[in-house]
Amino acid sequence: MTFPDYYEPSSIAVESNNNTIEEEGIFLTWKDLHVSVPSGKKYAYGRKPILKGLTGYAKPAQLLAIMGPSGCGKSTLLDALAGRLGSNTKQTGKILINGRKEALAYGTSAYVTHDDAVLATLTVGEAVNYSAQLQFPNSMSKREKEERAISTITQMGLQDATNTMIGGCLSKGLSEGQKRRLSICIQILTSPSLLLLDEPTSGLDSAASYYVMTRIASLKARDGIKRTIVASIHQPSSQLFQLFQDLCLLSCGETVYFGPTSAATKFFASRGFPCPPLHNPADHFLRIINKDFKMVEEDCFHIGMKNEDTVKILVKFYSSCKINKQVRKEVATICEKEYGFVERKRRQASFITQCNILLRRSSLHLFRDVSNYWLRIAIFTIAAVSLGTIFLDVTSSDASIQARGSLVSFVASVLTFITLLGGFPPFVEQMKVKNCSQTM
Ligand SMILES: Nc1ncnc2c1ncn2[C@@H]1O[C@H](COP(=O)(O)OP(=O)(O)OP(=O)(O)O)[C@@H](O)[C@H]1O
Repeated sequence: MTFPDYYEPSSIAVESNNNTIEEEGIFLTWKDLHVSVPSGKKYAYGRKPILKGLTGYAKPAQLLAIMGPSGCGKSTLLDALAGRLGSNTKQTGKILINGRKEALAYGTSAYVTHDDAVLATLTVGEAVNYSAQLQFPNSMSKREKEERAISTITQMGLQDATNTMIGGCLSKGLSEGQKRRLSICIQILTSPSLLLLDEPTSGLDSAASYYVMTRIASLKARDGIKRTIVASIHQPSSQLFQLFQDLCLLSCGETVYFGPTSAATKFFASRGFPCPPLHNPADHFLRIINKDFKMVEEDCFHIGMKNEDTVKILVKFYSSCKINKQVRKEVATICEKEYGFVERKRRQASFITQCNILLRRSSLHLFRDVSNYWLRIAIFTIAAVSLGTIFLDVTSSDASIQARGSLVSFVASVLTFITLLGGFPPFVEQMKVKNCSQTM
């Protein structure tokens, strides 16, 4: 089977150099990546495959889009690339950074997860500012950190919401789209060389999606740093779609297409699925490769066959076509390249500064969390009345040592219970913030 000769992988010189990671950028490759999760007897070996032998790459100064129907494995692929797969998952295959199994220095990479875990009681300005103080080293002045926070907020178009409370389920604050942009702000603060984003445009309208993605795309090569950006995206407009240099199309964990975005339309057309004139190519691809829904006759007529069949045909076509071989060759070339730069450890705020900032942030959060206070006041009142009553009995002259012992154990257990009840929910919330918005 031949494939039009339009795909020319960029040549990568195999030579050693002494550039830094910022100048050189990060080459991320994955080869024959399989991910599975435990399942019932329906699947072989009792495991359900989520990703089935994916191979691809992400290069510096380029934006790679991961697209596919809901549940096709986009988030799982990003989790695998970020090394954040759940403990119940099993991964095989290679994921390499600059051709090696290498751990990146602090602040070199960041992952914007699907969930926006931010403290509801802080304002946008406070959230970004605290994050800046936590992430930047002590050698940077407070003013510089604040300036970086403000410029990042402006970059994501949140300047008018700087003093708005983020809000949560009890108090309305930012919209979902604004929260999404805030999560991105926090992650791009340190200018990471590798940026992974899980659905950065979810909750945004078409115009906001375009502006946010253009700003993310503009980070590719800014301030002399070549950044590698990988983003999963649901439904890009045709203009937004043009922003991506490379496209990874997945369906049920299999690669339907991986290669330059500009060549995707030709790929589909060459297998008999041309994009209708004046149609958004992204919509066309997603419609063809979505096999979740039973198709009505009208849909089948439009495409010419059932979606299950089109996916099978396209996956088979991709696996045997020239473009797949070129992708494998490109991965091999990247892995063979000699990367001369030495990974320098980036500095972050000292342990004492981090403790200080976290203490201040937690105190502010607890102080503003009204529900937490009311709950505590109610519990302390009930506890005080109960303890007072028991104490009254115990102090009478004929109270036994056993009764006094019972009082001591009761007081100890009540205090433990109150401490856990009051301290545990804010602790869990802050752990979530740490896990979801942590620079890798
Ligand atoms: N840890 C896990 N345990 C069990 N099933 C999982 C796990 N992780 C992912 N899955 C399953 O794998 C499939 C792919 O999930 P994933 O979140 O990667 O899809 P997605 O393409 O990101 O979907 P969406 O676009 O709706 O966010 C889903 O069916 C999901 O239920």
